Amino acid sequence: MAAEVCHQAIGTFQSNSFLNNAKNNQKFQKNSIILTTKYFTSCNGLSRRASNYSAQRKCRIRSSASQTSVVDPVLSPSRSSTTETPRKSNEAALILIRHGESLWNEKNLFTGCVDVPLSKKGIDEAIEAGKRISSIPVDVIFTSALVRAQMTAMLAMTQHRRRKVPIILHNESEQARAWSQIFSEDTKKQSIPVIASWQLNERMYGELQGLNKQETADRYGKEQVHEWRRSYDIPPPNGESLEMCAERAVAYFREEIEPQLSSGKNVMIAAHGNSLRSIIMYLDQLTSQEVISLELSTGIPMLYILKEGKFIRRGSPIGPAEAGVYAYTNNLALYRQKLDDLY
Ligand SMILES: O=C(O)[C@H](O)COP(=O)(O)O
Repeated sequence: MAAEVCHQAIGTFQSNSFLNNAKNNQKFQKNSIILTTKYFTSCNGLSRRASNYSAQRKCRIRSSASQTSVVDPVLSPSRSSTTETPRKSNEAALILIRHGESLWNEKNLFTGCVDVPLSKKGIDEAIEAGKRISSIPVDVIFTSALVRAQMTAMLAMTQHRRRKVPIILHNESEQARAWSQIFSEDTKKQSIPVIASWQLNERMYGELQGLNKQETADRYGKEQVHEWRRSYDIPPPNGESLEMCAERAVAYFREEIEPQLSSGKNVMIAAHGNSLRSIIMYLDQLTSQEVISLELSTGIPMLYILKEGKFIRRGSPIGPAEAGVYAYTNNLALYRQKLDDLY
């Protein structure tokens, strides 16, 4: 039921026309700040393992990829929404962003499912992340139900050169859906649906939530706390292990997000250290041993391309004009070229 609602809602936002007033928009300021990701350096050289997930995933992708046609409005500038012919796509971009620093990250407190907003530094990180992905297409955004992930997605999108408006869908009740309707087709076309789901929430940290990480290590020992924080299957007291978190986050990814990618939609996911670690474990086919050393920095976007049924890790775009990321696929290069011509 929830899945159906999501898909219907995305459908109503499907944009098939090009920005008419693009020339009126401001020129994008090029970002020259260089950041690094802990993950993309720490994972180099990891061995890969075929997993059940992977085999099942490939079957799903193969069966759905051939069925759906997608139109990228930016790549189809001359077509109007009524005359546009859907174009097949077997490629899509996936951006993952861990939220920017929260006020509890700043205080070094276990946060888990406590709904804490971004710190000032986190706000800056989200804006910087937005600059780095500002030339990568985004058709639909998935976030957790927690405000730090939602703030990150929204702030990042303020930097996007396409200038569509991200809009949170409210499907929690019939009334919420009815009261948040948009009555202009043009306005819908300039919008990006944002789907918030608890399944992408941070792992529930149990009785550690609100405790100081350093004080907890001093009290229970560094090894014990490291085990709670990084082991795959050992949960913190009355909380979720990474494995438990993966059960809901990866299931959600496979059921709700992967079909969007397989149909050619470009997706951004703004979520959390552990929900994203579990999704990356799935995408990169990491073992439960390998995932222990997987660390994600706050506010660093990571790009994957889904192509011919396979997820290809592209690293973290350094800036909107970075050649490597765009050179990788024609679609990304064309999209950026089109933005360059327009703005
Ligand atoms: O929930 C938290 O405290 C953090 O967002 C993630 O914490 P971790 O690095 O201890 O998993």
